[in-house]
Amino acid sequence: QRTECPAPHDLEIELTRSSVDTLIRFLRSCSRMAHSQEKLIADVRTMLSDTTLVGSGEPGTFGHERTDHGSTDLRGLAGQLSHADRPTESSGLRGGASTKTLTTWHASEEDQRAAQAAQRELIDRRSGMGRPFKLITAATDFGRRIWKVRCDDRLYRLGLAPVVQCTPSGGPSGSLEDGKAVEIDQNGSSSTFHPLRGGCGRVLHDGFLSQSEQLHLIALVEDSMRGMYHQVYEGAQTSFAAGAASAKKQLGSMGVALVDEIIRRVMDTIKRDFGISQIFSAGLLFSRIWEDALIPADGMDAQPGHRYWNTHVDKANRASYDYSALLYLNSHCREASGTCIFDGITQPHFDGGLFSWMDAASDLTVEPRKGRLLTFTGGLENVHRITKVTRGTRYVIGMWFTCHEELRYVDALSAETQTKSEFLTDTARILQGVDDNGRVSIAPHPQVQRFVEEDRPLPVAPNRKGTQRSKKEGVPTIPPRRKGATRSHQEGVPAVPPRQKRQTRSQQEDLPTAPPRRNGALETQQNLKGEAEIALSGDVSQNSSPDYSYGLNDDLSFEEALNAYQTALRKYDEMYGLGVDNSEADLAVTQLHAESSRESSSNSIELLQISDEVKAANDNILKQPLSQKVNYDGKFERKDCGYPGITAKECVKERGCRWDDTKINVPWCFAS
Ligand SMILES: O=C(O)CCC(=O)C(=O)O
Ligand SMILES: [Fe+2]
Repeated sequence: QRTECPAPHDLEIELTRSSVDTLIRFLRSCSRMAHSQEKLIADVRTMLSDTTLVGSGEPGTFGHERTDHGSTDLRGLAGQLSHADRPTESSGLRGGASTKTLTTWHASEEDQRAAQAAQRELIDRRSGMGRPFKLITAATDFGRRIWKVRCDDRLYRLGLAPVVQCTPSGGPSGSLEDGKAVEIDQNGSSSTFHPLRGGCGRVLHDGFLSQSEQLHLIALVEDSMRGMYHQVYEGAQTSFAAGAASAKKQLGSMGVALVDEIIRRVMDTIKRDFGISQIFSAGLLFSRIWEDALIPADGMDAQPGHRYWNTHVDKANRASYDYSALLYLNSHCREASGTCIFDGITQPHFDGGLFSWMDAASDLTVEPRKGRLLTFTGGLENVHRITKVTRGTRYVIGMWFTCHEELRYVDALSAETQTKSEFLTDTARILQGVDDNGRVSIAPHPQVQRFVEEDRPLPVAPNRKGTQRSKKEGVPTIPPRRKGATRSHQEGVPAVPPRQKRQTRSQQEDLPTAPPRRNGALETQQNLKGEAEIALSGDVSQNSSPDYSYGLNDDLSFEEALNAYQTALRKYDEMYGLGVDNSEADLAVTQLHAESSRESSSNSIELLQISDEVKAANDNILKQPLSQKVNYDGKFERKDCGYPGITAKECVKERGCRWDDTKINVPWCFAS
């Protein structure tokens, strides 16, 4: 029953008029289509990475530099880019650290090291094969289950001072043993209101989403990930930082409203369960994991060495993560049961992908189900992992919350507040022909497109020596990354691995090289299927040797990085004759979570009822097609001048309107 992926133009039209289940059908059938541009992207990448282009003496190509492309433009460009979800400038940097040298996720390198060391030591102790586990498949009659666990307060003591009535602490869990979770019996009435007040723990809620919300969220995840590259390294995960201000473009106004509503509800739930008065949103990540058989040809290792099943502690990797929430959009199903529908379109099952908290003596393993919410404190008491997805597609929304207003998630909108790695990666992506929505498959960079339209070969330099040398010397590779995509927040792994100290080569020679392509997915698949089988027969272990790739090295200064790219950009423009289209760079962007300020004034905790009325009201908002996207401030709104399917010629010649099909979710034929 799989639908065919329509042509890009038809898809855009479908998206504005289809019902949500049709929408999911289309989106899912198109989700692996980015490889259609593979050749083009590979060529551009090679061109950009070939160091022999620089100063190669080809007259007229790089012979002179234009001077009208100052740093302002580049910063404007950088401003369009999203950043990964990292602490903001106001995150309490110590010791006079500036954004220039900000390379850690914690307030100082010292804290970062301490956090990583604690995580590493814990993973060492808790990993290994054959750990017993208890599998939780159902909530109780109360629709939820609650476990207390003794806080490990080492991470909560780092950085900013603990916030009373929020930062998890010993609380009433004083009698608990280390690393041993105890389920709360909800028949005992005293525990039903703020069962975990002050302490650490975990809560499972079922029925958190209505059917309509669940469908819309799957559609939203798929829609936001269109044209994205896929993280592939022994498994394929696509992540989208939906909390970034720039992500609003992908989400659309409906999507933003839906996500806001979900975050608000999750926050209320955490406040109630943990008995806290105030928390702030610290990040939001959509995640889609495919079984290996679905891995498309354009997958690449964009977060070097990152495996989505690595054991980790959320707060060890992001100082701001005091509370974590995972909201599952579809359900696990054991293949062996013979009842699974892995290719279901709107309600697809998956196998593998079980979630586990790893306690001292055993794992507490949860089966993800659609509408199931897990919340837990972010510290070392909640070290966790998931198993590899062996069948189907798994969708989850991760949300993180902080007790510190200073650490709340604020989109970094300027180059100054991006880390170098992020800046480099994003800029490389832009240069490689990704439009300002980051959709490679739909609209390559107009300058690159020209070569395609005119059927001219891309100017790829013949000499590949540079690429080879780079590989040999271990110079990192930088794949394109789209706006909103993030590097892993699970680990302190920089998106770009530590760079070699620059030698006497020119800056341009340090430009990134194309990432190596992975093959051998098949082999991995069989391997991991075997492992998954083991998992289901009593062992959810996956990593016999835990992988530590936490790095702090990032030794190119920000200014150096900026200069290198500025130069590259100039060369690029020189070559293609056009500047990068910056026209929407200054879009006024408002914060996604403006409601949090409202939050701060309210100190009361109300018993949350996710009533059917609330869900129904929310469903009503969602009645409109998902993709009728509205510009944030109306400034760049295009007045539709055509009809679905109008051609460029009709539009311009017959209607006298303007045509621009390089942007999506806006009319291509429009009057300005
Ligand atoms: O996908 C999951 O169930 C867990 C993801 C997770 O632990 C994380 O993103 O921090
Ligand atoms: Fe996590």
